[in-house]
Amino acid sequence: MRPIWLLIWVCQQLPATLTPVVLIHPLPPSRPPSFHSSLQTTGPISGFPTATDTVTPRQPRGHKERLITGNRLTSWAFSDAFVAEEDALRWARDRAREAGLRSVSPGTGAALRMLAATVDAKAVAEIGTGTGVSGIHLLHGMRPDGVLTTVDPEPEHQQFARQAFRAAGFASNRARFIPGHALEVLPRLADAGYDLVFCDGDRLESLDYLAESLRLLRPGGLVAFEGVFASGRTVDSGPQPTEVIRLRELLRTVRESPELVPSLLPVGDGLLCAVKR
Ligand SMILES: C[S@@+](CC[C@H](N)C(=O)[O-])C[C@H]1O[C@@H](n2cnc3c(N)ncnc32)[C@H](O)[C@@H]1O
Repeated sequence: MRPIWLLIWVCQQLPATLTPVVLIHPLPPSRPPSFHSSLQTTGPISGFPTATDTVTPRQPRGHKERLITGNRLTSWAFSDAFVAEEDALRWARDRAREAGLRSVSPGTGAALRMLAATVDAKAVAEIGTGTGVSGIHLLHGMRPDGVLTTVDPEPEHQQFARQAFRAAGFASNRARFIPGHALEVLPRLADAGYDLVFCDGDRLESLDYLAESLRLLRPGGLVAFEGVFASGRTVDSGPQPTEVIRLRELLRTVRESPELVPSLLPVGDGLLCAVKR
């Protein structure tokens, strides 16, 4: 039995009062739950901490909070296990782990697959090929004649992705690998030529990716950004690195753009999606 199913099964067998005690264990309790304080801020965008925010002093976690946290973790794990991943995906994940790369979570992959199918994607552009985990999910959701154009400056990553796509059963003409940095490659791609743009490259460049995506997408096309929670740092009121500041700017810009219909999906490390009107 896979560990996730074992975890879910074990939780189901436990009395409800014990479940949160078991599930609270994996949470790093090093910071106070600043999310609640950040929701009350009056910064330029509600829900985001500002430099002047004060953080509520650390409170001992109550039973109810533990229960909610426990349920959330179980639900998240359940969502990750909901769509089974094939051998080729596991192989690509293993290559990513060895190379020290993040790859999209199974839940995020399933969401990407579903989004590609929703827009009946024939042409998808991906920034950040990695070892091909997100690419396989996108290809599964696209039309059978759809082509994924994927950009990455690391030829070794793209080589793994090429092997993974082949192992997943996709013909070589289903993917176009372009080596290079996104901001050098994207300007060469056709205006309004894409149904979906998936951004998972350099987070410092997120706003530039958004501008390029708006140019690349047809009306009704969809842009998605992986990792916008930045492991919880996006809503943490403590000092944050530039990449987190950039992600907050991205979230604000997408939310306020009259050109976009956004949704922030709580899968994996946060998948920011928006449809271009
Ligand atoms: C997190 S990994 C992508 C994982 C991949 N989407 C997946 O789920 O398998 C980020 C990738 O972005 C690439 N990258 C870094 N800077 C980039 C840039 N400026 N343009 C395009 N890709 C970039 C890295 O080489 C790396 O392969």
